[in-house]
Amino acid sequence: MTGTPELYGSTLSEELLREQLADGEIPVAVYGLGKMGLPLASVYAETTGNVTGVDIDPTVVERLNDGESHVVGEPGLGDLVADQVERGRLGATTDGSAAAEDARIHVIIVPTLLSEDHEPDLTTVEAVVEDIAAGLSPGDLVVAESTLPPGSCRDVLLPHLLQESDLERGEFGLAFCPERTKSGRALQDIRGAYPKVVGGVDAESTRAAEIVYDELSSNEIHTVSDATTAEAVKVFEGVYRDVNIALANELGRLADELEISVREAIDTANGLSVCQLHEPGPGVGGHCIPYYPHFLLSRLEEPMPVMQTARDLNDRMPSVVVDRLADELAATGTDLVDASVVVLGVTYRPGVEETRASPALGVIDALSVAGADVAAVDPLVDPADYGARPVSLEELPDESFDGAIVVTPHEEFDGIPWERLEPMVVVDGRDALDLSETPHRQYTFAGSHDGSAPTVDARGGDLGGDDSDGEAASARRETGEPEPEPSRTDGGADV
Ligand SMILES: NC(=O)C1=CN([C@@H]2O[C@H](COP(=O)(O)OP(=O)(O)OC[C@H]3O[C@@H](n4cnc5c(N)ncnc54)[C@H](O)[C@@H]3O)[C@@H](O)[C@H]2O)C=CC1
Ligand SMILES: CC(=O)N[C@@H]1[C@@H](OP(=O)(O)OP(=O)(O)OC[C@H]2O[C@@H](n3ccc(=O)[nH]c3=O)[C@H](O)[C@@H]2O)O[C@H](C(=O)O)[C@@H](O)[C@@H]1O
Repeated sequence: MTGTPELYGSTLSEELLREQLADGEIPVAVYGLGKMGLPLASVYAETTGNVTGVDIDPTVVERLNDGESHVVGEPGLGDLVADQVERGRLGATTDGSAAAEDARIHVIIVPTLLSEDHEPDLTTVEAVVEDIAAGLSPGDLVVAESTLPPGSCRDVLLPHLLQESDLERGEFGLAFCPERTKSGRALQDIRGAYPKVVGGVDAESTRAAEIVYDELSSNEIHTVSDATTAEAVKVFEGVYRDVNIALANELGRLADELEISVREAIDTANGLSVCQLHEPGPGVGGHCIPYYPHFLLSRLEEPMPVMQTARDLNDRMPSVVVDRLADELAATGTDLVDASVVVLGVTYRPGVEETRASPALGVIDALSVAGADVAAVDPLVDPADYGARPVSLEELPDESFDGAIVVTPHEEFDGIPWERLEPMVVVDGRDALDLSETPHRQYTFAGSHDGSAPTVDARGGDLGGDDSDGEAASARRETGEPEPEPSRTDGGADV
């Protein structure tokens, strides 16, 4: 906005720019008021006192203007929003181009999606870029916080901004400053739990963004050579986690054959000097880690078999735990096709109301395909929306199940009175339970941190079945012999 102090290309001293920023003289627009956008807009507001949030969802905008946070599970966010709105430091609109007209700093924090065939879909980011271009003025700074495929600022956002505004290169700034936040701790993460990575499409963009984030964050600002490097940092972190978890999962699958707890081995190796293996589990979910490898895989010519294999392996983990359940049920004389099974936890992480790519969805699907009767419990979402019969925590003791699979150990599950539940086979994907003093047969994927091998037999050891099937299943796992249909749900693929 002309008439307010510019940031990009300003000849003012850094000290003066910081003062102007803190005094609210430099208006900010934050595009996208979702789970991360609202906390980010609020922290921008508490720092600068002059923020307009933009969202296409009128309810989100209305609630913000009423001083309410529509985002739950973020400690302190409700109070911060109420305070900033009441003091006139934060407001919202659905009119992106009007907000762009007024703003000097434009922050993009809308999602980058993947198409059905795993191609990154920048449509939402591009829609925001169009709004920004409509109001872009010389001296403005555009900041992208949405995770983007490396090269997006340089090859997509910048050309768009140039084409759709009447500005030339060098008249406005564009920097990538990735959001590194975990749901449930958004405010503390944004305020400076980690160094903030900043990389501009030119040196002046980097300088301007560094000043902004140095005001916003209490942590160090780590500038990198350019925007593409900053984009790569964020994607590489996610890819590292995906590949690392895939390796942990592959090692976890060795627990039966080696007759050890792989978790104990991993913990011990990690306690030495050079190893940082992640935690095995029933799969990798959420709207971040499972998506980021595709930001590289589908766009670059260089083959990336490690990343692809890791992705495939993690995607198949829900079937792996269902196969384990089939084997353990067989040990008690029950076929999965005749079994009733309850899935514990539908969201991808405990305490976080998000189900995108949750391993629970794959588990529910694999169980249904195998013919089992599937129920699920989740304190945050309705399992009926995900193809499972909903059961409440309170109802659990009144129900009778042949099996259970722990996918996401919500805190609320700590109160399950296992000793009151009918004896069943429990496959614990997360080492969240100790059922050794209960009548249940427990199989902990990859073994327990305390060193127990995967299968711990029920108290008394007898669930009323003949264990010969179970012994046969264990022998099959040891020899690699294929398992009989229909219990195998991963298509027989050896992942
Ligand atoms: N949620 C997380 O834990 C993290 C998210 N990120 C990144 O942050 C970005 C945003 O994530 P979330 O806030 O979780 O997404 P979200 O899905 O919770 O919210 C997105 C918001 O953008 C709004 N929106 C959509 N199109 C719009 C448009 N054209 N103009 C204005 N608003 C629009 C939606 O109505 C919604 O309120 C993503 O790129 C993600 O990769 C990064 C780190 C962590
Ligand atoms: C290191 C870290 O905590 N990264 C965050 C991560 O958030 P996200 O919510 O996706 O959580 P996550 O802890 O990586 O978990 C993703 C998935 O992977 C699974 N998981 C995770 C770690 C592990 O050792 N084993 C494992 O199986 C989880 O159960 C979950 O299904 O990804 C976010 C992102 O990249 O946008 C990032 O901002 C966050 O900082």
